[in-house]
Formats: sequence, structure tokens, C-alpha cells
Amino acid sequence: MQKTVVVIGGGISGLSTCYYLSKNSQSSKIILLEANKRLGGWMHTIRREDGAVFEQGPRAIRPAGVIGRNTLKMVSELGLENEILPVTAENPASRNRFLFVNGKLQKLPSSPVAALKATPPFSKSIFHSILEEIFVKRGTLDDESVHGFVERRLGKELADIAIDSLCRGVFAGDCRKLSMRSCFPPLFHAERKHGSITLGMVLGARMKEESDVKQNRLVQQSRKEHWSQWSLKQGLQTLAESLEDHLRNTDRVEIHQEAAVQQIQMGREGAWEVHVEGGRFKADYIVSAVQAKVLSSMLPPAAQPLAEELQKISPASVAVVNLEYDGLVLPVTGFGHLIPSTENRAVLGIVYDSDAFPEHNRKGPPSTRLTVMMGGAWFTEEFGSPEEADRTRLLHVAVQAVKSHLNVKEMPSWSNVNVHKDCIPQYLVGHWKCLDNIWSLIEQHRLPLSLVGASYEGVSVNDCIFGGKRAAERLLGN
Ligand SMILES: Cc1cc2nc3c(=O)[nH]c(=O)nc-3n(C[C@H](O)[C@H](O)[C@H](O)COP(=O)(O)OP(=O)(O)OC[C@H]3O[C@@H](n4cnc5c(N)ncnc54)[C@H](O)[C@@H]3O)c2cc1C
Ligand SMILES: C=Cc1c2[nH]c(c1C)Cc1[nH]c(c(CCC(=O)O)c1C)Cc1[nH]c(c(C)c1CCC(=O)O)Cc1[nH]c(c(C)c1C=C)C2
Repeated sequence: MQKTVVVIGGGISGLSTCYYLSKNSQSSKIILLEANKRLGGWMHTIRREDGAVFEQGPRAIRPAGVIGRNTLKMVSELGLENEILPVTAENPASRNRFLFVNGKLQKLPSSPVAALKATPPFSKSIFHSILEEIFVKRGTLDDESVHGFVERRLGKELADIAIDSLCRGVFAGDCRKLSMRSCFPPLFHAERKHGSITLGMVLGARMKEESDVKQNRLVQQSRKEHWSQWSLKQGLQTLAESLEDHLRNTDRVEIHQEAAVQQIQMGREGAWEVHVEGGRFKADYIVSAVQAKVLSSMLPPAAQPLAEELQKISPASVAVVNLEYDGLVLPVTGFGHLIPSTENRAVLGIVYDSDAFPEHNRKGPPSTRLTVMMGGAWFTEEFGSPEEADRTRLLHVAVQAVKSHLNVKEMPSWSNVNVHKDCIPQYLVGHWKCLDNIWSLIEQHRLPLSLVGASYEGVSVNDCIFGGKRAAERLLGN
């Protein structure tokens, strides 16, 4: 009898899991259940009639590393090669990243030569800090905060300014609470194994990679042309849409939209019952591609210990404000700037979208497109509950930040304010233990259940796609 796999959640993680499952001709029937009308989850693009493209969620994907190359291979299998918008390493949007510190924009060193000099806001050169790091005693704790780790190894200044900002620009999180072991696993393990992150990065083992990924034409092009990041001509939502089209053309895959899962229960014969409003699905196996907290609320009372562990992985909310200004209004060119929490807790950073992807500008007179990201781990203390946060105030704070950080006196000619409630899971200190408990409980009770998505082992689009691939491989017994 043909087995049935139900995948819950049609964001990039759920879509990728279905994609990799459907590639195997012997695999089961696959049912994808998505609560919303639109698939893609946080991968969401606004496309205006005049050609302008504004990202609500991810805006750029890194091609580097095993997981970055894996995504490029998927993109090429989907036939999207001609849709790619690469940003090469020489592009100012790759080289120029700024911090807004002490009321000023400060450019981060963009080359090893630049890292030799002490440049404000840092009193020592980064090269100097890295050299000293080799001689710092190895840590012994099983986990520690990102700030604690970096302060111990590279000094307080780098921890307070650079790492604080980096954690806001990737996790929208507080580096004093985020886990080094789970947010930056290669650096944590490099130190624990080799006694230094510098030595560990030089001597560390590389992840195995399939040869067909390395040989993929798009992957080779990205290496030859030194891409640092990429997007797609009509925005990253195209990736989710292509996956959807591919799945709709595959037998054995059923997609149900506006099908919010309310509860999952284990039936007597060892099969799952998945309850949605007005119906239910039987499943031999479930892949959860929703956030941990959402899965927790679906579990039956008998799975209370698992539900409690999942609840611990709580997410942060981010306000995303897209702004468009007539003309070229920026005093600098680059990817954007981040703001450490000591400078301003409410505003995390500003992306200069029209610098990285001018192809996404409107057709017609020149314009500048910016995205201001706000809140994150500080959302509630700065703006109140995400459901009730005042949109007019959010727009005002964003426009004022652009005015004071970038000296833009004009008002935007177009704007869009969105509050993304619970959009980025926070890997707090001890996250690894929580994962360990979750995997043990699933194994102990022999639950036919896999967990994929940003809640567990990486928040980037590349991580989510790679997680879906690994889950499919495990399920198919490879
Ligand atoms: C503002 C922002 C900027 C980002 N920028 C970048 C970037 O530049 N580069 C990068 O690599 N990454 C970026 N990320 C991270 C990345 O985009 C996300 O981590 C990733 O998209 C998460 O995908 P997912 O499928 O795991 O989860 P989601 O996108 O959350 O998908 C989960 C899906 O499950 C559905 N669902 C929820 N409840 C139910 C239910 N009860 N039943 C059925 N379905 C349900 C939801 O509707 C959703 O479609 C960014 C994230 C955000 C929020
Ligand atoms: C200001 C808030 C945010 C900005 N982007 C994100 C948030 C929360 C989310 C995000 N950004 C990146 C990733 C993927 C990480 C990966 O491993 O690929 C996610 C989830 C990429 C990224 N953006 C910045 C950095 C330093 C990185 C890490 C990898 C890389 O070097 O590309 C910097 C940055 N992000 C934002 C701004 C304004 C900014 C400025 C320099 C927005």
C-alpha cells in the first residue's frame, strides 16, 4: 500500500521538503497543508504595476558554502538561471557595509588589507584582535551567549558594537541572550576543538559535498564571477512560486491552501490523523515545517513533554517598513547599515535595496528604495504588542531614522508598513539542549515525525532548504 506523508506548512522549508521527496520516484503520496492562501511563508514579495519590487522577508541569498551551492543547484533544476540577479564581490553593495555608531555612519573594513588598520568605531585593528585571539584560553561551558564568547575571545569593543549589530542583522536578536553554540556553530566548535576560532577556521574539517552540486553550471558561474549574494528578477517569492508550479505538475503531490492544521493525533493503527477545519487527513508520516511554537499547539495532551520543549523556542517579531524616495537620495552606496542596541534599541538596521538590486526599481524616473527593520528582540518594549503596534508611529520612526542616519530630508513618495509577528526564532543559550530533548523524545516514542524549518538549526533560506533536503533523505532511507 502506498504510504502518505503530510507536510504541514508551505513556507520555503515545507516546499523544499516536498520538492526533495517528490524527486524520488518510489516515494509516497505527499500532501502539503498550508494555512494561508499564498504559499511561501515569510518569502513574500510586493510587485508593483510600475515594475518596482519590494521584499517583505528575505531579500538576498548567499551562494557560498555547501548549503549556498545546494540552493543554487535547486534554482537551476527549476529552470530559474535566467532570472538570477547576482551581486558580485566587487559591487559596492558587497563591499560597503556600515554601522551607525556615535551618531555617525562608519564603514566596516571590506578587505584583509583594510582590517590591518584601526578604523573607527574600533580602537584596535580587527587583524590585531584576531591575532590576540589565538592565545586566549579555550572556554569550557557547554554553551554561552554570543556576546560572552566574543567578549572573552576578541574583546568587549567588538562584542558590544560589531557582534551586537551582526546578531540584529541576522537574528533580529539580542547577542547577550543568543546562543553561540547554536547561532554560530562552526565558530563555537572551532574554539572548543582547536582552542581558537582563528586556528579552527584554518584547520577545521569541511562539510562533504555531492559532486553533482560542485559541477552544476550555475554553481560554477557563481564561483567564477565571485557572487557574494543573489536575488531573482521578480523577487525571491519567485523561488516559492517555481517550487509550487513544479509540485503541481508532479503526480503524487496534493497541495491544500487555506488548510490550517488544528490538531494532530496518533490513531490506534500507528498512523496520524491531521485535523483541519472541516476535515482530516490520514498520514503514515508527518513533516512539520511550521515554527516549533505552532507545532507545540497542535500536539495532543499525551505529547505534553514534547510540546513543552517546543514552546521554549520562542520567536521575535520585526516591523518591516519599505520606503521609496524620488531621485537618488543616499549619501553613500552599499548594502545597508546596522545599528547596535546601545545606540538605538528600536531600529535594527536599514537596507539600501536600490543599491544591491537596482533592477527592482520602478520603470521611469530614478528612485531610492530602502527597507527599515525594527523591533526584533526589543519589539514589545519599544512598540507594544505586535498585534496592536501603531502603524503610523512605526512609519514615523522609520522615516526619522532615514532622516537622521542618512541625512535624507525629503519625505518618501511611497511606503508600506508590515509587522511580521513571530517571524524569526531565537536560539537562546541552551538551545542545543532543547533540540537534544526534542530529538530524544521523538526517538523514544518512535514518532513518525520530522521537524524542519527555521526553528531548529539555522534561520537562513539556505538552511531551510538544506533542512528540507536532509529530512527527505532520511525519510527515503538514503
Ligand atoms: C524580515 C526577514 C528578513 C529575512 N532576511 C533574510 C535574508 O535576507 N536572507 C536569508 O537567507 N534569510 C532571511 N530571512 C530568514 C528566512 O526568510 C526565514 O527563516 C525562512 O523564510 C523561514 O521559512 P520557513 O518555511 O521555515 O517558515 P515560514 O516562512 O514561517 O513558513 C511556515 C508556513 O507554515 C504556515 N503555517 C503556520 N501555521 C500553520 C498551520 N497551523 N497549518 C498549516 N500551515 C501553517 C505559515 O502560513 C507559513 O506559510 C529573513 C526573515 C525575515 C522575517
Ligand atoms: C536589520 C535586520 C535584518 C536584516 N536582515 C535580517 C534581519 C533580521 C535577516 C537576515 N539577514 C541575513 C540573513 C541570512 C544569514 C545567512 O546565514 O545567510 C538573515 C536571516 C544576511 C545578512 N545580513 C547582514 C549580514 C551581516 C548577514 C550575514 C551574512 C552576510 O554577510 O551576508 C547585514 C544586514 N542585514 C540587514 C541590514 C540592514 C544589514 C546591514 C549591513 C537587515
